[in-house]
Amino acid sequence: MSNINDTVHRVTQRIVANSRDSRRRYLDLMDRERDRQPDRNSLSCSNLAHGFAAALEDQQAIKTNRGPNLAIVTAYNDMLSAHQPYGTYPPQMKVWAREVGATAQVAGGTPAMCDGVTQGQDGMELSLFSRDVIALSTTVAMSHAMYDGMFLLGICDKIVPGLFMGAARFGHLPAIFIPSGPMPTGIANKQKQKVRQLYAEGKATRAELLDSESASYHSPGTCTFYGTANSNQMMMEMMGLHIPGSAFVQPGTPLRQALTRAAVHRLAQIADDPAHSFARCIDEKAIVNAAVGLLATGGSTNHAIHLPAMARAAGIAFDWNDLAELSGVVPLVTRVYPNGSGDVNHFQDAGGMGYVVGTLLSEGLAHRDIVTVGGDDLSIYAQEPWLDGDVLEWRDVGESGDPEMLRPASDPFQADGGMRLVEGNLGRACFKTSAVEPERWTVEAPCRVFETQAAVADAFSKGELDRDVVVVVRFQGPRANGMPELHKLTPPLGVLQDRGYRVALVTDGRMSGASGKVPAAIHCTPEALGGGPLARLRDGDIVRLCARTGELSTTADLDVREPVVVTEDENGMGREFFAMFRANADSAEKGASSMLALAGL
Ligand SMILES: O=C(O)[C@H](O)[C@@H](O)[C@H](O)[C@H](O)COP(=O)(O)O
Ligand code: SF4
Repeated sequence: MSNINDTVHRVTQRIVANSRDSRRRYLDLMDRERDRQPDRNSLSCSNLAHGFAAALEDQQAIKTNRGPNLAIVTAYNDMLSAHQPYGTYPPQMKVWAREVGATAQVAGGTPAMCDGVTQGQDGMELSLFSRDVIALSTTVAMSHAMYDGMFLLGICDKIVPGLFMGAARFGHLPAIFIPSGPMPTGIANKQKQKVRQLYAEGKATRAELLDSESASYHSPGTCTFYGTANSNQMMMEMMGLHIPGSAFVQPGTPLRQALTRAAVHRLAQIADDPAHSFARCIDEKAIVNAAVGLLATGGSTNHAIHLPAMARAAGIAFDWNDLAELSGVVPLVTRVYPNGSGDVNHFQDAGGMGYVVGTLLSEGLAHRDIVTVGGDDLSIYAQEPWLDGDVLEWRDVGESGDPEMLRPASDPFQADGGMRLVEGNLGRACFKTSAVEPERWTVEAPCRVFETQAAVADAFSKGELDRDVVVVVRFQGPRANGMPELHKLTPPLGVLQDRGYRVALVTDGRMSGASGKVPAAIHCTPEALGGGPLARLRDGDIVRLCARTGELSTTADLDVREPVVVTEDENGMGREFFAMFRANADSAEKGASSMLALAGL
């Protein structure tokens, strides 16, 4: 008998009910794809010959359909430290596929944006929509009817959601996500933050700041703060889409190599197995498990946008009411920077995802009975991988190795999850409480209204914000300018907060998963462009946000005001090409996707 928590069960049942028609349509399509989908034997000789012309030593195996042919969809590039290790993966994966009578081919590549490089730059306005470009690129790669399964090589912010959304449309096949792991720990994240604030105050030079930053981000591997990229890895474990325990094993280690090899062998084993198709794995319970993991670990606010989009791609309706209700019963069991001082390497050493899965299952807060790539029970993810000589094994994780960072769900850091829904006459927004001191969960102050991050920085440098203030940055929504992250606001607002002022941010834009410290109501829906309530705010209006009561409101009478109209020059850095994404994007709560909207999903 399942010990599933009543609220988790009720929310899951509501999602199933809300998704009944769309999920049925999705699964019927996947069944038709399996029946209709031409496999290699039904391709014409010309089609097939083109498909293995360059397969070199695998030509005969593919030509004679000797075994499963596995697609590698890779988001490799040298720019993302997290994705740089993927450069050497495909040749190795082909060798490991041959070991088990299979073949592997790079089916295609997807782009991968580094939000760290584009943070605060024009390029950030392409970031959110790059997720859909990645989904489209995955679709292009898989549109060649040559494959019996998918390897998805991607880690960072928009890449895992994009790969997931694209692969979902080929859900009749099995799929395994393959991570590459976090870089070794550099300087402490809090030290990095301190130098940034000093620089914001003009008390550190650019050279000192660059030294500090490059001591934090210093080698191949995922950045070690718990932002969107590492939240992606957590979700893949909670959904059972990795080989168990793959998330946070460092690149270039024997264990990492063994886990990747195991992934290749496993996909060959489940290829063409309808019981382990990607569509079967990504059901309502798996989506709920991902949301539970997000709340329990204080994960990135970006997933309040990506998870609804990922769910829609699989025919599942998931919204902020679901997230908010789960947040009421899912405790915060980890404190990883920005929600604490340690990073993901410390988290892994303390017990990592094996510990998190185990404690959530023991309290009935996650669904055990889901189809995973590792097997049909999530409990196998409540272990950690290790090497016994050359042999890959899994073992129980035991107690938390650091109760300051990782605690049981029966004795958590916070009784409820790190994400709150706040709403009122300014719209609906997300408020991440796990990275904000509880005494700052309520802020009421006169607002100062801006249309760009740069204008905020300018006002800060002139001392115009040295008071209790709610900083409003509007016209940052998906249809306005692609809904960029406004993470560069964190240092100046952090300085104001450290000076003793009551400070908060309200925006229809996003923040980084690495943002923390300053109370923020983000993803405001409806957005300002087109007349959302933020467009009617004026400097000096009293704005109140409260994570406890779930309030986001102003005392100003907005109904008597005309909305401000702001048009931005969306040219340069290729933004003009993304006009079609902005024009049709639906709301942040639905995933901010024109691709899904126009596909009728
Ligand atoms: O959502 C995220 O996790 C962020 O987008 C992250 O991927 C981005 O790179 C941050 O900008 C890094 O933080 P810093 O900008 O503070 O280095
Ligand atoms: S975690 Fe962010 S900054 Fe680091 S490589 Fe990925 S996208 Fe870039």
